[in-house]
Amino acid sequence: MRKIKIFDTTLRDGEQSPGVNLNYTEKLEIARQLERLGVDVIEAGFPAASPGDAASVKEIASIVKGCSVTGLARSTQNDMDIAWDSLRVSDEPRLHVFIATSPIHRQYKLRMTKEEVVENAVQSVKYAASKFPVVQWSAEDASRTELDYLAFIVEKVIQAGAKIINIPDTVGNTTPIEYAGIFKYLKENVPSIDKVQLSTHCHDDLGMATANSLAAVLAGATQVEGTFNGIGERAGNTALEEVILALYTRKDHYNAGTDIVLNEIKRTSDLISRLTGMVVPGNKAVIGNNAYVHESGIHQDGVLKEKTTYEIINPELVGFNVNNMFLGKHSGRHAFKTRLEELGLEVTEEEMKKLFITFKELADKKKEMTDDDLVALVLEEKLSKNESFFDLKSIQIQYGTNQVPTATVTLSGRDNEMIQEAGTGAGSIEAIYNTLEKSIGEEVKLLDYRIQSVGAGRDALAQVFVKIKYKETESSGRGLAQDVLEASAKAYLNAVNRVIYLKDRESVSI
Ligand SMILES: CC(=O)SCCNC(=O)CCNC(=O)[C@H](O)C(C)(C)COP(=O)(O)OP(=O)(O)OC[C@H]1O[C@@H](n2cnc3c(N)ncnc32)[C@H](O)[C@@H]1OP(=O)(O)O
Ligand SMILES: CC(C)C(=O)C(=O)O
Ligand SMILES: [Mg+2]
Repeated sequence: MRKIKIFDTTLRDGEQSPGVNLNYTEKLEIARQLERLGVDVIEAGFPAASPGDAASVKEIASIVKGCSVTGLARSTQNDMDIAWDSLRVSDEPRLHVFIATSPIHRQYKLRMTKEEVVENAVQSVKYAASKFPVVQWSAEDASRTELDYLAFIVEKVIQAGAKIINIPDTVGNTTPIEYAGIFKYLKENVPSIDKVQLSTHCHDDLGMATANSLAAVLAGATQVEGTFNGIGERAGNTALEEVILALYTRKDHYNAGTDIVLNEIKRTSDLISRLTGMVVPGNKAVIGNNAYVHESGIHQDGVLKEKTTYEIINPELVGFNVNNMFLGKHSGRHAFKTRLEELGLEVTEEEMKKLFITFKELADKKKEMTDDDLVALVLEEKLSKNESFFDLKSIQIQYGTNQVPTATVTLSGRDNEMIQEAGTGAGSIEAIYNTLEKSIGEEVKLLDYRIQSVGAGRDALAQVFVKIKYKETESSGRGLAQDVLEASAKAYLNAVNRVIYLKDRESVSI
């Protein structure tokens, strides 16, 4: 069976999703989970895009050891130097350098001739190969490029030192037959093609990213690039969980497989959804909450008699319902700690003490604490701990039909001073946010607000995701609580605190 490498670009192309802005700690948390999942390559960011991106790529490259870490660069010496600075700490520094090859991109975006693009690509790969032991080269918009020209430039960059050749369908325009044809053409017309690995990178503009990626695998690609939950620029990238499960479920057809730890898939998807705020639809293949739910009588009857009548994937295989033991208010420290370890959640002794107190408080109100609750709780503690400037001490809301909703909040401020304010709004959330804005003393613009329950049941925890603009900076924040109003207040403060944290760090590094 051929081994197919999984190249995860959730932290680079995935982060290009409109509205997604992961901070440093969140990126590290995702990278650790991708390592646990067993991906072959993590594209950790685009170091030249910002000092923050460069720093997080560097941190990921130094921490992650179980797989390769790469970063993207344009074909410019400056981009590649910045990427080198971030990636050289890695065990095997690997650069991903790209330039567009299609007529549209050459003419309108790059304003370069065919020859100039070839020259630029060759020089950049040579320069990259003088520093990096592994260079991946991508022909952006390859699927709209003249085939003979694509074959010509691919041969040139292989001669210049590229070891992996990526053929992106940048705008999601291709079809499975056409895309497989491109790989077949390159195999037949590029003399040095056997010296390199071929990679696929698809976008989902016409809903065909998974189908196109799999077609490329059948035509000889040995690396598939994509993101978890299919997030990414515009309609997103290939959803890796779909490709991984297609290869696994239809080994007979593809005769190829991956080294992915399948039962980490659901947890990876949940983490990414939680941190990006991009909710996974119930009917999403492989990881949607309805993907293994049978609603109609005939289906239920079939499944009761024999699961495989309507289920081609065992949900436990990808990490659904693995644990049926719930923790509750009578659980002790040992059970709590053991469960966190089983869930792969690493916590320090100090974090453990705080978490156990919060766990008991919540378990008092909630009958059962599920794995989802525990993961949400730990992330909340880990991801917000450096960012607690404004801290919610208490909140009270008055709401009634035909009454103006009123909120009273008490916060501790940056210097631990107590701030108490009251305010009104058209609804309870607006009353809270108006009051918090008054307490903070500066304009905070709310750009987005989303609410989700963690797990099911009437007593499920509420998770709120907000996007705000504060001090001219866009930021997102999450809040977790038993009550939706408290979770809303926490999410808002978390987003504000993240801006303060960012500004403090900027002023220290200046
Ligand atoms: C298909 C993809 O996903 S590509 C990756 C997309 N990711 C990103 O863009 C990451 C975020 N981007 C950024 O932070 C910024 O765009 C930066 C830092 C990369 C560049 O910023 P700026 O220098 O201000 O340039 P800006 O983004 O306005 O324009 C891009 C420039 O790069 C050029 N360019 C685009 N691709 C390449 C390439 N592969 N190699 C060399 N130059 C390129 C464009 O032609 C344009 O050049 P011009 O200024 O001479 O017209
Ligand atoms: C930079 C390349 C690999 C890309 O993301 C694309 O072409 O979609
Ligand atoms: Mg892309």
